[in-house]
Amino acid sequence: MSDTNLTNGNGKLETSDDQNGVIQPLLSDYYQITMAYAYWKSRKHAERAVFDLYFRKNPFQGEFTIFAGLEECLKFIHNFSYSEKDVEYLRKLLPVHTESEFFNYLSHLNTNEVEVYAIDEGMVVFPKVPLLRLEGPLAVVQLLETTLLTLVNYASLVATNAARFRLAVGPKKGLLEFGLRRAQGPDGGLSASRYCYMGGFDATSNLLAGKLFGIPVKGTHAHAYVSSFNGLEDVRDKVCFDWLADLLSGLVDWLVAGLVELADCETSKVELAAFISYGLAFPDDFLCLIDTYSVIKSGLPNFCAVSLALIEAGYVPLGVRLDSGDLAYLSVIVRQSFMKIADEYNRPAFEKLTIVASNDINEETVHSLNHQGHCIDSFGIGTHLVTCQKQPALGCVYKLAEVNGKPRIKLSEDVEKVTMPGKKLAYRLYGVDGHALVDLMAQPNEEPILEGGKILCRHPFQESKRAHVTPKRVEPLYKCYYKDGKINQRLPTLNEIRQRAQESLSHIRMDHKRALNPTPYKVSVSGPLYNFMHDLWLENAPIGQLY
Ligand SMILES: Nc1ncnc2c1ncn2[C@@H]1O[C@H](COP(=O)(O)OP(=O)(O)OP(=O)(O)O)[C@@H](O)[C@H]1O
Ligand SMILES: O=P(O)(O)OC[C@H]1O[C@H](OP(=O)(O)OP(=O)(O)O)[C@H](O)[C@@H]1O
Ligand SMILES: O=C(O)c1cccnc1
Ligand SMILES: [Mg+2]
Repeated sequence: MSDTNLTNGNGKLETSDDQNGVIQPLLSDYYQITMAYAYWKSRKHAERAVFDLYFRKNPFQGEFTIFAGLEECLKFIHNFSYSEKDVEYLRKLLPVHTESEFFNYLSHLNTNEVEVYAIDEGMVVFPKVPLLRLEGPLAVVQLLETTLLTLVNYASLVATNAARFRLAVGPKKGLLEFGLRRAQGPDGGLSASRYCYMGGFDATSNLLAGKLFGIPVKGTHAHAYVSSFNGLEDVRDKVCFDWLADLLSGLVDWLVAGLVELADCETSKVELAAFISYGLAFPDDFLCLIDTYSVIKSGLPNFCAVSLALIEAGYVPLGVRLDSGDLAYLSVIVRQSFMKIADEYNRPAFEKLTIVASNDINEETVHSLNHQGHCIDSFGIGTHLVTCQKQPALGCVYKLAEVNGKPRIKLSEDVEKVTMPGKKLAYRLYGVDGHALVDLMAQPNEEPILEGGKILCRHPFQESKRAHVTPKRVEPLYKCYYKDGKINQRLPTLNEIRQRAQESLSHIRMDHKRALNPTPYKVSVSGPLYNFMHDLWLENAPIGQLY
C-alpha cells in the first residue's frame, strides 16, 4: 500500500481495497523495524516462522469473546508494502550506520509467502486458542504484529461488549449505538459502530458508519432542539401554515387542556412548540425526547397532544426517548399513559408507541432494570459501550510458536503466560444437545479428531484435569484465509458476520454466558500436544541450585 490520505477524493475514508487509510504498515511499533533489521543482519529474516495471535483471558469477567477484525487484518496483509516515503522516513529514523541495502529490502517486501489460518470472524472464541496463525518469512510475519493486534483487540473487545448488552436486553429489544461523541477518537468511534453492529446492535447514530458499512442509521433529537424554541408563537410566526399546521395548532390547545389528568401543572409551551415543529418536519417519524423539563408534567402530555393531532391527520407517531430520571419508573408511567389514551380516545396507534431509554446505561443498569420491571423497547447506549469502561483492553498477544519447523516456547513464572509451542489445529466439540462442550487444540500430525470417537481432552497446564469427550459434532476452527498473495475465502458481509455471532453464541450454554460468575468454558489440549508441550517446557526450564 502506498501513502494514503485518510480520505480519498470522494471524501471516502478508504483505500483502493476499501480499507480505512490509517491502516498502513507504519501503523506499528518501532521495535518491529529494529528487529527486522537485526533479523536481516543475522540472515534470519527469511527463516520460516509461525506466530499465534490469541488472548489469555475473556473480557468483562465473562467466559466468552466474539472474534472480530479478521477482514481488516486480511486486507492489511494483502496490501502490505512500504511506500517510497515510508522507507525514506525509516531511513531517517534508524541509526546512521544502518546498511543501505536493508532499506532496499524493505522497499521490496510483500506478503506473497505468508499464509494465514484463522477462525471465522464473528465466532465465539476462548482464551489460548489462536484466532490467527501466521506462517511466513520471520521478518515479514514479525513486522505484521502490532497492526494485527490493534485490528483485533478493540474490534473483538467492543463486539463482545455489544454481544453482552444483547444478551442482557434479550433478542426482542432494540439496541442503538450512540457512542461516537464519547469514543476514543474518530477512528475509535468508527470502529465501535462497525463492531457493535457485528456484536448484535441494531443501528447506529453514526452517519459515516452508515455510509461506509451499510449499518442502519437511527436517531431522535437532543435537548437543545427543544430549548431553542420560545413558545407557540414560533410555530405560528415561523411555520408556513399549510393544512397540517392548521390542524395541529387547533388540536394541541384542545388536547393539552384535555390531558389534565396526566399533567397536574402547566406543560411547557416551549416544548410543545418544539414538538409541533418536529411533527411538521417528520410527521411519519415522530419520536420526541420528553425529559427536557419534566417527563410527567410536560414532555408526556405534550407528546401525546401532538401525536393525537398527527393521528387525526392520518400519520402514525413513533414514540418517545427518556434520557434522565428513573428509567424503569418513567417507562412504566409512560406506557400506562399510552395505553390509557389508546383506550379512552380509541387510538390503537398509542398501543404501539415505542419507548427509547438512554443516559449512561451500562450492562448492570440493564440487568437492574430487568429486575425492577420496565416498559423500555429500545436502549440507546454510548459511553459504556464504546469505551468498554468495565474493561478497556482485551490483551491479545502475538507469540512465536515455531521457526524452521522447530517449536518455540516462552516460559514464565506465570503459568498462564507460558506459550503453546508448534503449529496447532483447533476444534470445537459439540455434545448431543447441540451445545459446545470444549475447544481442543491438537498437533497437525495427530490422528484426525472425529465425531463419535472417544477423545482425551486435557487441561493445558494442570495434569489432573482431563476428560473423555465423545462429540456428536466436531467443528474444525481454522480455514486457510490467505496464501500466495491472495485472500482465498469469500469474505462474508457485515450482516452475515453479525448473524454468525448470534448463531455461534446460541451453541454456548447459558451458564457460560451469564453475567455474574459464569461457568468457565473448557479449553483443552490433546494428549500428544500435552506431552509435547510439557517435555519442551522441562527441556527449556533451567534447573535451580540450592546452597
Ligand atoms: N431504574 C433504574 N435503575 C437503575 N439505574 C437507573 C435507573 N434509572 C436510571 N438509572 C441510571 O442511573 C443513572 C442516573 O444518572 P444521573 O443521576 O446522572 O442522571 P439523572 O439525574 O437521571 O439525569 P441528568 O443528570 O442527565 O439530568 C444513569 O446511569 C441511569 O442509566
Ligand atoms: O449516555 P450515553 O450512554 O453516553 O449515551 C449517549 C448520550 O449522548 C447524549 O447525551 P448528551 O451528549 O446530550 O449528554 P448528556 O449526558 O448531558 O445527556 C444522549 O442524550 C445520551 O445520553
Ligand atoms: O439520536 C439520538 O437520540 C442520539 C444520538 C447520539 C447521542 N445521543 C442520542
Ligand atoms: Mg444524555
